[in-house]
Amino acid sequence: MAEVQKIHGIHAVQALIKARPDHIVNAWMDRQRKDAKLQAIKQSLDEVGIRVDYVDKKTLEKLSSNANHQGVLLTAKLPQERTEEQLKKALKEQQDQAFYLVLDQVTDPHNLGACLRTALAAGVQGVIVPKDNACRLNATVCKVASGAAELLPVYRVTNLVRTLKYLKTEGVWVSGAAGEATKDVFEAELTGSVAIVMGAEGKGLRSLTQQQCDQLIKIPMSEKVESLNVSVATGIILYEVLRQNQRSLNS
Ligand SMILES: C[S@@+](CC[C@H](N)C(=O)[O-])C[C@H]1O[C@@H](n2cnc3c(N)ncnc32)[C@H](O)[C@@H]1O
Repeated sequence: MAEVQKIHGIHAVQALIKARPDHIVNAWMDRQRKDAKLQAIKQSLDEVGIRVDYVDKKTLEKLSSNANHQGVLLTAKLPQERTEEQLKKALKEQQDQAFYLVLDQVTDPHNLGACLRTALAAGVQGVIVPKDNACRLNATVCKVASGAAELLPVYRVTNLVRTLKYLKTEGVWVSGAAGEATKDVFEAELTGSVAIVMGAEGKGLRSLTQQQCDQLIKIPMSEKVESLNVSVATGIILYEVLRQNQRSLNS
């Protein structure tokens, strides 16, 4: 059977019904809970044709592996990753306002999930990952991303170097993050159409990836620390892009 994700809690369930109702497989609710928020969720599920199974609290706890379910639990098919062709189409529409995060072989699902969550918060339009040696969208990623994996397109590309070259031909300014870079992120040019490239947990940015970057940037650190976690470094750099561009997060 294809892997499914468990979604629980009022906010996450509402977001899923809104974003991907066709991916919902099962729905359970606590039969004792009659509050307005749960009734609204039941109505939304009725509208999209999903049957709700009412169960007692203990059963819901067991089904949700003792998560803080707030009276509702869904299972859903995982969000679909997008293709290189879809990326090209999206880029054409974004013109001079593209904002992408590229993860060069990030393998840890917790890191990928955390990067997606931060990227969505910072207004990134899509996350680009390579086909090989990189974590796929799985249930752990979706859980850590707290709804971001459902809303933020993840483009899986066959050849990252080719994609970076393509981004540049489309006028995107590509910046790679590397602790050993000489340019400080807070002094680097990060305005206009940008892609931020982050390296893998253990080996950092691959050299062929680095060669495609217009600039390499570092986050200043105390000498006592060797490197930051990739999701933390991602957050710092994406918010510097946001600060420099004064982008509206509602656009
Ligand atoms: C855990 S680090 C990788 C450490 C790896 N040993 C290396 O040499 O790059 C994962 C990624 O986070 C980003 N990163 C971590 N610390 C950074 C820093 N101080 N400045 C810029 N990027 C950083 C880089 O993209 C890096 O490839």
